[in-house]
Order: sequence, then C-alpha cells, then structure tokens
Amino acid sequence: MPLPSAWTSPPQPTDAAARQRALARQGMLTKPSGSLGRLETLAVDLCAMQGHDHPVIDQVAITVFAGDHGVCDEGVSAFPQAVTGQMIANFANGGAAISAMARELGASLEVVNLGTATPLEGQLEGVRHRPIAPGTANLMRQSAMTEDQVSAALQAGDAAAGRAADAGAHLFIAGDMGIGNTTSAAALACALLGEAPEALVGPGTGLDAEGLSHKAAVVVRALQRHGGHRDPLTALQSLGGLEIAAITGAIMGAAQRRIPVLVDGFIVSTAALVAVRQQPQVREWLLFGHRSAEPGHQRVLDALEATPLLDLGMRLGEGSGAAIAVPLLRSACALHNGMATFDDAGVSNRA
Ligand SMILES: O=C(O)c1ccc[n+]([C@@H]2O[C@H](COP(=O)([O-])O)[C@@H](O)[C@H]2O)c1
Ligand SMILES: Cc1cc2nc[nH]c2cc1C
Repeated sequence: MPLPSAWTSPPQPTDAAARQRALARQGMLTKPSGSLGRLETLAVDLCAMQGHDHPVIDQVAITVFAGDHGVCDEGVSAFPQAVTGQMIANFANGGAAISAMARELGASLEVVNLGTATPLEGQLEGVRHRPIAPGTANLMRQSAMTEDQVSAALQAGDAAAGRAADAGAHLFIAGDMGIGNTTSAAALACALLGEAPEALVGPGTGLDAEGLSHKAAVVVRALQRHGGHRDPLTALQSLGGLEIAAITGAIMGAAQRRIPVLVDGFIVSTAALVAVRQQPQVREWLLFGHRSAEPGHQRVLDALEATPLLDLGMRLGEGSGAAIAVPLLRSACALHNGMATFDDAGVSNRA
C-alpha cells in the first residue's frame, strides 16, 4: 500500500496576510494590548490557519483511533488488553468521557477500529472497522508493524481527515484508545528524541513503582533491538501502534487539507511528533489542548516547542484533553470577532 500524499509532501503554510490582519485587529480592540493573554495569540493563529478574518470553531470533528498492542504480553499496563475492545463498545454506546464531551461541544464523534486482540461483538454504531491486524506484534521482540501495515494505518488516518474536510470541520481532534500504548509512545518518543527510557516511561493507566521499572526495562530492550531509529517511518513501524500511526496520518491529512488540529495528550502528541519530524511544516497547523500527567508528555511538548492551553492533571487519552480546551478556542473567536475597536467605541487608546 502506498504512503499517503501528506506523508511525502508538505502541507501549505498558514496564511501570513490573514495573520498580519488579525494581529492588527487585536491591537485595535478595546483592551490594553496583550491583556487577553494567550486568547489573543490563539485567535491570531486560528485566523492564519483558517485564512480569513473571522475565525470560527463551530464544527468540531473528533475521531478516536483504537488498536491493541502486542507488547501487553510483557505486562506493561495496569489494565487487561480486553479493555480496548470494551471501550470501543463504550464509545459506540455514548458512555465514554469523549462521548460526553462530544455531546457537550456539539461535535461529531467517530471511532476507527484498527484492530483489537479480542473480537468485538454486536453492531457498534459510529464505529468504522478497518482492522489491519489483531493488534501490533510485540515491539520488544520484533517490529510492531510490517511496512504494509504502517502504510495502511497512515492511510486510515488520512481518510478520517478527508471525512472531516468533507463535513466542513473547523477543527480536528484525534483521540487514542489502546491498552499498552503508553509503552509504544514512550519507546517511539525515545527513538525520535534520543532520550533515555527513564525520562519518558510513566505509569500510564496506573502502574505502581515496580510496574514502572519493569515497563522501563521493556522499553530499554525494545530500543536495543530496534536501535535508536531517528527516521520517522522506521521508528513508527518498529515501535508504534496501529492507532498511533493512524493518528499521525490523520494529523498530516488534516494539515494538508488546511484544518487546524487540536492535539491531545502523550500518545497523540507523540504521533504529532512523528508527523512533524517527517514534514516540519505540519507544526504550523497544530494547537495543544492540555499537558498530560504522563511525565513523558513534557519532553514531547518541548521537542514540538508547544505550550498547552490547560494543565488539569488529566491522563485519559481518547482526545478528552483536547475536547476540554475547545471552549477556550471558541472564546478566543468570540472575543476576536465580537469586540469593538477603540475607534468604533470612542474609547481613548493610550495617553
Ligand atoms: O493521553 C494521555 O496522556 C494518556 C496517558 C495515560 C494513559 N492514557 C490512556 O490509557 C491507555 C494506555 O495506558 P497503558 O497504561 O495501558 O499504556 C490508552 O488507552 C490511553 O488512551 C492516555
Ligand atoms: C477504562 C479505561 C478508559 C480509557 N480511555 C482511554 N484509555 C483508557 C483506559 C482505560 C483503562
């Protein structure tokens, strides 16, 4: 299967003229310059990404990508692997955190199932089944994916970005669901950043200290086996996950289609790092929702030169930390579009 075009060619830059107009408008609104803090830069960034003077975040498209991880055989998660499939059913039944947030935001929510270790039962509404494999291979012992599997996962993500574009989405959020995926994300980030596993491995769903040191040892062995692959595609194939690769494809596909992306926690940020390492211009299309409590997230954010909007101690995944930040983006738009200028309001601007 070929790689998506967004993998091989860069996205367009954001609109520099719209950015300049937005900056000028921010300087004319009835407030001391800079007094709305990061809401000002958010509005300016959205104008540049959306290429016009009135940014909007009405239509939000959320896709949760799910897949299982062979490295669970090494006992790296506090939860059993069956939870991945069970949570897919919970998304379909509207009971997950991201389900509640999608309703709250009036956002669309779809789930892409890239392959679970346990068979799924029954009709699951809103779930697109694109099984590539019943989970990845155990990355501590072999390559997590074949070349064909990683391409197929990137394509599945790109297709989700295509659906978001067709639906007229103003913003794209990718979420992840995959027991064991903090091990995969940590190994992948270590390979790309040249960091030691102790710096990036964390408790995930809730490992204790003993579990944490075992998980770090698993990542050490995985990196010994696969080497410090700095090449994004090789690193993704050997250490990533089906859902992580799909998220990378979705982020790159959204940027290629000029849709702003609001990045979630540790796993989605690691997928974004792969995307930016492959096509650095993707970075211009990314906003960051929250800082995850998973300790490795900060290293990944540093590498992406990103300061997330929120820090609420969340570590759920599913896109939940991005969804929670959407009201801030909407506030930034309302202020930018709705405030009067000094001239309009007859308010004096400076002494
Ligand atoms: O997004 C995060 O920052 C995050 C941090 C810790 C855990 N998670 C979620 O928890 C699952 C992975 O945790 P684990 O311990 O099984 O590797 C997976 O479904 C993720 O969505 C997510
Ligand atoms: C219950 C549960 C829900 C999740 N959502 C994302 N990752 C998750 C992991 C677990 C264990």
